[in-house]
Amino acid sequence: MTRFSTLPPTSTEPTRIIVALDFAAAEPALALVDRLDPDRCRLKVGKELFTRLGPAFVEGLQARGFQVFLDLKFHDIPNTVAAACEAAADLGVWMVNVHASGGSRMMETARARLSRVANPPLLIGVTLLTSMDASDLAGIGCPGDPRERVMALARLARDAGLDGIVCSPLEAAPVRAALGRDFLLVTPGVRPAGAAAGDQKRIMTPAEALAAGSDHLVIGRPITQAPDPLAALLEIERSLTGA
Ligand SMILES: O=c1ccn([C@@H]2O[C@H](COP(=O)(O)O)[C@@H](O)[C@H]2O)c(=O)[nH]1
Repeated sequence: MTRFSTLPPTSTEPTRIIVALDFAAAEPALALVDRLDPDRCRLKVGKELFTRLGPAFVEGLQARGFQVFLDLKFHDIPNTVAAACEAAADLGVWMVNVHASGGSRMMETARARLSRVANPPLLIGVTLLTSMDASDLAGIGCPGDPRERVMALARLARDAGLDGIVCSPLEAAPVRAALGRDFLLVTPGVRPAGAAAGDQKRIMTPAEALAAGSDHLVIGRPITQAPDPLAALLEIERSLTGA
């Protein structure tokens, strides 16, 4: 069986890819994970897998050497979100997120709680879901340009002390220009040329996302639903390095 690590590295840099493990059960998720190299990619556990399998599954991934982005997008009153972030820290995850639209006080409270923890996870704020466009924004009573909304929420997250944001690659360049190199940009909404967009509305290819300034590319279905997920991942990696 080909494993990610058995192939020659195509870059001296670790890959920026975070594989979104959106599966309904442990078996198919682990069938993919067991072919991946923790030195070459990170993993994202979201609402589906976490709700089904809980912290033990995350611990199992970490025991295999993977850094885990716990993508539960906390959005609640400040005290509840801060406690949930502390629970994520206790689990030892690499990154955790909250909805920036939960507001400054919510984000500041989470930041403060994590600052009391040894080796806290990176804390990032979700700006505007990549599945939403201007008409979706208007539908929730917030007419306007998605890019402006992302920019406003990015500033709010930065001012609350967060380490970065989740946005679409379409906003990466302007956010990078406005907020600087040290603010992490984590971008889902990534589709190789010709891949189905599915429910994603604000998308770019992996190479475009990287060129626009994304630090980490979150990619799910183009890998997990591919006939050969490992081949799909390697092809995306090649498209990033030009190898
Ligand atoms: O704005 C957001 C925030 C999170 N996501 C998550 O990323 C992956 C993307 O999966 P694909 O299959 O590549 O579309 C998924 O787990 C989402 O929950 C996002 O897409 N957009």
